[in-house]
Amino acid sequence: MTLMKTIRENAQKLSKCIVLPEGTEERTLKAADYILKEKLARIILLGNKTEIERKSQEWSLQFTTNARIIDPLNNPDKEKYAELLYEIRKSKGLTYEEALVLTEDPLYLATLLIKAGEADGEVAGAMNSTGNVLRPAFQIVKTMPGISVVSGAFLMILKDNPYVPENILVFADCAVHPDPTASELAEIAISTARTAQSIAGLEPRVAMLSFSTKGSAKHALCDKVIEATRIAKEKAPWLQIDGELQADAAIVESVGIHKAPGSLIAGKANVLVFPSLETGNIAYKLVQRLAGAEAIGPVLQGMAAPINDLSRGCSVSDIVNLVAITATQSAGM
Ligand SMILES: CC(C)(COP(=O)(O)OP(=O)(O)OC[C@H]1O[C@@H](n2cnc3c(N)ncnc32)[C@H](O)[C@@H]1OP(=O)(O)O)[C@@H](O)C(=O)NCCC(=O)NCCS
Ligand SMILES: CC(=O)OP(=O)(O)O
Repeated sequence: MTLMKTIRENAQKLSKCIVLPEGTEERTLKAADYILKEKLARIILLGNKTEIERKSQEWSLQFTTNARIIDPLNNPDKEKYAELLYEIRKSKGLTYEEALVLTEDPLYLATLLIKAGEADGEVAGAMNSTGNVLRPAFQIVKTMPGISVVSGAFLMILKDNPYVPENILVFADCAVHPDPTASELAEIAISTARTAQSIAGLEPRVAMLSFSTKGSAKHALCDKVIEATRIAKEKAPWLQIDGELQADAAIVESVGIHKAPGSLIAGKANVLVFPSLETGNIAYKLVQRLAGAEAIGPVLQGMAAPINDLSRGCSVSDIVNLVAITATQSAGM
């Protein structure tokens, strides 16, 4: 059975409630219809009810009637959510009047529904930028205990590829934190190993990527990766991790043996941790488009509740997959 089929089956059993704030967006509405038809999750759609009903009719969607619909602009419970938001953010200077206005923003309302216990998770980003999806999540839901930095991993499904014997690699950070410190990079590596284990079912072997392998180049950027590897080993002694490694040394056995003799990870890595968001985001998009990988994610790691962001280039099936992953994540929290 494929990984996504297993995840979808698990989601069916869990019957979690996922909020989709972009409720009137075409791919989102079509994904919601499929999710409800297959009973992968219960769904809350945010948006104008009449518009959702009209579009559902136009696209012959029969199951969106099973969704709970909340119109952020015409919400009888607006004050309740404004009060909640005000309590969470008043120490940051937010006034009740400002909170009232923010509850009309579907991305804020979605995270407030999670905080109020009415939804288990959220998937958004088909038409909003990552920054706009993440900001309310950071402000309202915040990070898990013990985690200071949220990051985004992609499950890269690569079939019949000699360098990917398990058919899957996990890449991070591809979505969130532009320029991590060594200590933040170590945290990202540990979170990504956990994602690889819990969502992809891998025994993680983590490569900390750089443009240098074991001192072949000398630069402050390589030193950061070396230091991050040291911190990750110290914080998570159970972790199979090595760095700094170039990408070929990480995944090609013959190159790994040559460039990093004695390394238990070189040539065998299944988790690739990139030194910056620039490198991670560019790499995942190139592997997706040029190598034909199925890129599932970004799966956000380190958030106190599962909130996942889509690429604006996503398909209906990408949304369905991410909702199933979100439901699975919420079961582990
Ligand atoms: C995520 C992002 C929006 C945060 O930027 P920002 O709003 O300027 O962040 P701020 O520094 O103002 O912080 C806002 C809040 O988020 C928190 N925060 C910011 N980045 C965080 C992270 N990576 N992990 C956890 N919390 C974070 C801050 O602590 C702050 O919390 P507070 O208001 O309770 O004190 C920004 O880092 C970003 O745009 N990243 C790139 C996303 C992107 O475009 N990715 C590529 C496509 S997927
Ligand atoms: C994850 C990502 O890169 O998202 P987008 O393509 O929407 O910027």
